[in-house]
Amino acid sequence: MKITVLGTGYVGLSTGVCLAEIGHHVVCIDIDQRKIKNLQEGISPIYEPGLEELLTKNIGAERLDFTTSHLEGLKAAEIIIIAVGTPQGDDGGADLSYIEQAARDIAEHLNHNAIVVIKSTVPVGTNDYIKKILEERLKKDITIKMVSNPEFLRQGSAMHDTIHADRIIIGSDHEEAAKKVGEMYLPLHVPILFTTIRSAEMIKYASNAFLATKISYINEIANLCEAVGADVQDVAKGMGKDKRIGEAFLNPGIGYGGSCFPKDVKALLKTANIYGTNFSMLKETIIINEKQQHLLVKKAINRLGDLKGKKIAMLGLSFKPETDDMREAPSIKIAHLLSQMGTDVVAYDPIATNNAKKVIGNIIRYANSAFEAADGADALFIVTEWDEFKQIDLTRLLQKMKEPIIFDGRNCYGIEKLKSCETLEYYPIGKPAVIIEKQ
Ligand SMILES: NC(=O)C1=CN([C@@H]2O[C@H](COP(=O)(O)OP(=O)(O)OC[C@H]3O[C@@H](n4cnc5c(N)ncnc54)[C@H](O)[C@@H]3O)[C@@H](O)[C@H]2O)C=CC1
Ligand SMILES: O=C(O)[C@H]1O[C@H](OP(=O)(O)OP(=O)(O)OC[C@H]2O[C@@H](n3ccc(=O)[nH]c3=O)[C@H](O)[C@@H]2O)[C@H](O)[C@@H](O)[C@@H]1O
Repeated sequence: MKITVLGTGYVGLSTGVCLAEIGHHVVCIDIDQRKIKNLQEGISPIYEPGLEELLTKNIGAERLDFTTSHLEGLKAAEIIIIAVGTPQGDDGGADLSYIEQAARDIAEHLNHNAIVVIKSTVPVGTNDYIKKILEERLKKDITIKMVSNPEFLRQGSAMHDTIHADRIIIGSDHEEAAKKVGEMYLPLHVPILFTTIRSAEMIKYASNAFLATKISYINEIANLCEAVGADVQDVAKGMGKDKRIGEAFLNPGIGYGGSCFPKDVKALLKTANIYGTNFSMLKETIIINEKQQHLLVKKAINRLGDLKGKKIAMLGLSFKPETDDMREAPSIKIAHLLSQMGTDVVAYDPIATNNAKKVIGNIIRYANSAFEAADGADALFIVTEWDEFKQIDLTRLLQKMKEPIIFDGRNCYGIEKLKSCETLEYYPIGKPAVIIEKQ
């Protein structure tokens, strides 16, 4: 099939590359000239494991092309997939300005009938609204059919999640259009659920808000475990063995971040407000998450007192491992809290430092390795659970520090690794502290 994707961000690019990989002819359009120039040369603008390899392979096979021209990119499209951003607007709801513009771009340049698929995460009713924008502007005699096809990939495993998705949701009022989009995905052998457009739009928000709530729930359980002397990892394991609960997304930590959970929970709450249903549970999900992002700083103050003039090494900046994305990363809040207190913060991240510099700026310092960050530190915060930190030589790291104190926001270490250290104070989330004193 001939497919055009609008937007080459995490979702648009991953989708375009994977659809080319399963044999379709894909053109990706973006308004960002630098991104497109790099992509044409096989250079990915984002860090995503396995992406660049498939990118180069499919460009080479002449199944994947990139352009900034909507006219050129839409020329042959049977299916047009919109995957532009829907960031949080000033009122907490989704900002639809990019998707509105994408619709105007399609209407202006489309010269034949096509199926328009909205893959961006959009509030209920947006497909109808975008259809209206399109129909008001399309050239005479040109018709489009709308399909809602939300995306569920995670950053850091975007390729894997696209190719091995748990399910594909196709919402449409046109049986024929839904069938065609279903056929597009057929080579993936992923179960497909056909629904109405509004149900498809809701499935996306309901899923993200549920997962975010699951995280806030386990974080509250973790805080309670600390208070009563239980171990949240054992508790989560025990809970997760019940198939009705499931083991996934029960990792406690310093709160969820990223480009989606924070904004999608707020957007769903906004929808609930508009329609007059009081979804107060979501308000708690948000409050718990904000509180959790303060946790490491709170624990450090409890242990070290005033943090003014103290040096804290911060390991990890991205909102999760295997991505360079800094959007809503807990590290941002932590960096600001510490810098407001006059703490000297030196941070290290294997991949995200350049992006972090743009977001956090020079209120903190940046190191080229975990060991450099730890040098002379009064305490160490683990903010992102990169493998590099899990595998690190802890003894050597602690030797660099002024005090061997770790506040681990992601529970990276098992007792065996901790026991191998000569001297250590280790404060995990939702588990008893581990203190090893020098003999
Ligand atoms: N990032 C993620 O892991 C996931 C994101 N989503 C949703 O997918 C959508 C896209 O998210 P991301 O890929 O993260 O966004 P992004 O911000 O990384 O990329 C969006 C891209 O669209 C381009 N763009 C904007 N207007 C355009 C236009 N008129 N024509 C062509 N290109 C245009 C931008 O230049 C940018 O490159 C959002 O609605 C998001 O909520 C859904 C699932 C996962
Ligand atoms: O709509 C989206 O954008 C995507 O949002 C999330 O994907 P993503 O944000 O890439 O990453 P996750 O792995 O879900 O992690 C999100 C945040 O939750 C945190 N998290 C996750 C899992 C967990 O058990 N505990 C926990 O604190 C992570 O550290 C991270 O900060 C969803 O998992 C995807 O299904 C969805 O498509």
